[in-house]
Amino acid sequence: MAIEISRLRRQFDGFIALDDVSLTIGDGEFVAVLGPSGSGKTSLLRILAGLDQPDAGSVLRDGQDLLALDARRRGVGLVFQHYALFPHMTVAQNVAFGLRVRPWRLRPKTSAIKASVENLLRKVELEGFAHRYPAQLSGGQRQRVALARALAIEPRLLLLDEPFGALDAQVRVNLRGWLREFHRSFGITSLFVTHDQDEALEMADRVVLMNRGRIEQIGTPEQIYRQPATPFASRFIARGQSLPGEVKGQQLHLFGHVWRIENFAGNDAHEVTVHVRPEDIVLTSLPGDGLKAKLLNLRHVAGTVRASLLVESMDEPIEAEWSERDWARHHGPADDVIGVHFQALSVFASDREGRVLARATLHPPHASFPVAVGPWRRVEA
Ligand SMILES: Nc1ncnc2c1ncn2[C@@H]1O[C@H](COP(=O)(O)OP(=O)(O)OP(=O)(O)O)[C@@H](O)[C@H]1O
Repeated sequence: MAIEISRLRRQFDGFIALDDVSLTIGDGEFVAVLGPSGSGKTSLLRILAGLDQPDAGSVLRDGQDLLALDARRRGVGLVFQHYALFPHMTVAQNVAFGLRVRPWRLRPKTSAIKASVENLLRKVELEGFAHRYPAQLSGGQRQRVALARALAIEPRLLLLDEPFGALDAQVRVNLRGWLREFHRSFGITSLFVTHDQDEALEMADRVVLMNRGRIEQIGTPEQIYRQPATPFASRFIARGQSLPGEVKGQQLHLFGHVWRIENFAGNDAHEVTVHVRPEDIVLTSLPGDGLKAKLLNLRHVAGTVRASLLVESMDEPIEAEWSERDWARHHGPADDVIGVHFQALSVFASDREGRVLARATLHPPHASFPVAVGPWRRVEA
């Protein structure tokens, strides 16, 4: 158990930036801290780095109090969004910086520093760039230098704050795969802050989803995507769309349609929020199979088809997304009424303050619709 963060709280002028945040990071784990702007991601990172202190809570590393250590003694490597490279230093001098500023007794010999810099530049695939200045590098190359510089001190913990934030989309995507591989080969415990869902889900072993200073959910990308713990998690991770429903006894009612739902919060009557993701609205063939849905707006975007649909008996349109291939297989260009069914539905019962009291993710089989009481598989309460 490498790092144990317990009940961290940080307040700025009455504003709570971190509210009771607890989290354990395993040795060698790659954890993404994901959340919208202002959710507290950087506040958490700054505390771990020693750039700020919490008002309450503790951080232990292998049982040792990390907060009691001065920032320079924490063995933490930092990479920020804006390349904090020294513009007047070459790439090699930037990478060597952390070693050169060590106290005399701890400073490696010049030859050892040189060997270490060469080794690091090889690791970040920038051999041959040692004598360039930051201004002579691309954004992606600068971030790799920043990573090499952070690694030079052989950190026990690597903290990355939106390291690809300032880069264009294609470079970001390339660096994602690269950093993931890099982590796999070196295995340094890493915390990676991002507001980009794809980035977090693609790269991390586990994702910590934050909202308004609190942790909404911690889980593997698969868990967070498949079984969102809160309506916020469903919306933020997978564009879950909220529909009002009701659970009565063992039935989920949604716009006049009914499914079976067992053991949901004791099966008393509950108003619930039902979430459906665009990619879980699956095309079926009419007539007879699926719900009828009127196409309001169809867009073809880079290999996918996106549509606003008015599903029968619903009063608000919802968004759906299919591959071009699925669309072509099921429907012609002139169809304006199509058949769909829901492949997964997340059901939440919450109290007045929005706290989730019960949740379930339903995976209905591909079945005719409406189903009186369908044989839905209940995945989780
Ligand atoms: N030094 C400070 N003084 C006052 N308020 C602060 C300070 N630092 C952070 N905050 C506030 O705390 C909240 C959380 O900020 P934080 O930087 O942790 O968010 P974030 O999730 O990293 O956001 P972003 O993705 O925009 O960087 C914000 O509302 C911010 O305005």
